[in-house]
Amino acid sequence: MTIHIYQARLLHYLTEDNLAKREKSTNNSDTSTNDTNTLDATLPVVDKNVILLPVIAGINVYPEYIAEGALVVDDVSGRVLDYGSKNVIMARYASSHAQEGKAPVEIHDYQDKLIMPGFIDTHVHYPQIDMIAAFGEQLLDWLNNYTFITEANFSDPQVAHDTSKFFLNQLLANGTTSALVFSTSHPESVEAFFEESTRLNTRMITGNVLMDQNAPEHLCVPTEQGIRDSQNIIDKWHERGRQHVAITPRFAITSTPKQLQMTGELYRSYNSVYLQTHLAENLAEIAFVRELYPKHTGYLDVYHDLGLLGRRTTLAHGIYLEALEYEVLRDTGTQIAHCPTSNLFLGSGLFDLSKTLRYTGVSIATDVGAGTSLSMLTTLSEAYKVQQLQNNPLSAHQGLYQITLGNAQSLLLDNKIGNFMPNKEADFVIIDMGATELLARRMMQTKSLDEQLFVLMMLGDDRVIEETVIAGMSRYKKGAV
Ligand SMILES: Nc1nc2[nH]cnc2c(=O)[nH]1
Repeated sequence: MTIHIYQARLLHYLTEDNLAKREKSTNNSDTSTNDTNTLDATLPVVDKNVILLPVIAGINVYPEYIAEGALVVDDVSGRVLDYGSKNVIMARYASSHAQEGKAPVEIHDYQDKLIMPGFIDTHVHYPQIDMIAAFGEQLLDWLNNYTFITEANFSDPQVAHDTSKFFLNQLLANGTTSALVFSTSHPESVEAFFEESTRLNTRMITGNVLMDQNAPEHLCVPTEQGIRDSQNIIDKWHERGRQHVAITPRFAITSTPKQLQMTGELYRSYNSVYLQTHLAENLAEIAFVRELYPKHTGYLDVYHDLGLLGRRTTLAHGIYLEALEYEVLRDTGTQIAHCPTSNLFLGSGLFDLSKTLRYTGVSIATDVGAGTSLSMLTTLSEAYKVQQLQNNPLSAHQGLYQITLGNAQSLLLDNKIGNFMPNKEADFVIIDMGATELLARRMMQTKSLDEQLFVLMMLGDDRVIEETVIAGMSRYKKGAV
């Protein structure tokens, strides 16, 4: 085993509970609770003046920033051993380096860079990387004219394999280390994705897309067969290494009531399998659902009635919801994934982030290929603009919390990933805040950490990602072939 010490600026988000554990283990000697805008602080600073809307109701979260920090990773377990101010960490680990019987220490000097937990994308379609940026349609025409045509190619395992590889490498190049992903209705597409994710050791969630109506014949799978495919995929892949399965009915339009009912039964027969689908993204979509399910009070009621809602369910979009629907989301613990670049690109509408967060957990997601970027930073910058149009500006701390710990909380993975608490899996991203000439120039004008983070959120994208580390192993380095 080698102990790796990454010296850098560190930023992550902690819950009250994390903080209490941290204070207990460090005896409060290495943490202060001032405000993070003291840029030259060498001590870790937990800023309790920053008010963040929590993804999980009642669990408050604070930023911790360490201007001269160090993150300690063990390369055998792939977990975080420790983090803190550089001086304390170096005294604690590097000085024992020469002692007999101690693990060797490797120091990685990134003192001019920012290290954050790996970004998490909670709604993205990997096959759609091949038709991202398709012109001119809104949701239903876009699905028929572009999406279904591309997804049909994934009956070929070679296409599925090559695309999985390309897509996962693109995620790493964007600093994304975990994701909740749509494959296609072909089990081969799921198999290829999990194989490639296992090779990279990324923590990923996916499943075969269930469709048995209102889609081209070659994409529809007979009702029982689709459910059997999901069952087989769960048996083979769920919680194998870092892989998880999500039962994945595409949306109410492309599943018969029988299929949704069987989906609900399958979901309820497990307690750790996820469920993902789409909800209330577009007005024509909602009208079509009403036609197909006239006996239900609305779109969400279809899923509720057929047993698809719950704490492990993530519904993408949820732009157009009635008052009672927000209450159902809250009462069932169902999570919403907000996908700003997609909502703008397809002209779907403006999602109300703070309102929805008052009822239930909201994660942030790219939704490629309706979304126009795999960068979670670009996604945040569009989320900021969507909220600005509703007079509700999104702070950089809120955004950066959401794409790390917040998205982990929404997916119930915050015991494994999302921040640098010791023993969590060491998925992290090394960020060059001055990666472009413009960023470097703009950063020179900043006077506070908040301002720097806001500039990063608005102007940052894959160009700021210097390196991405998965479970302690470097898996992407900018410029490396
Ligand atoms: N954005 C988006 N919405 C959907 N609703 C049903 N399928 C899709 C999809 O592939 N993308």
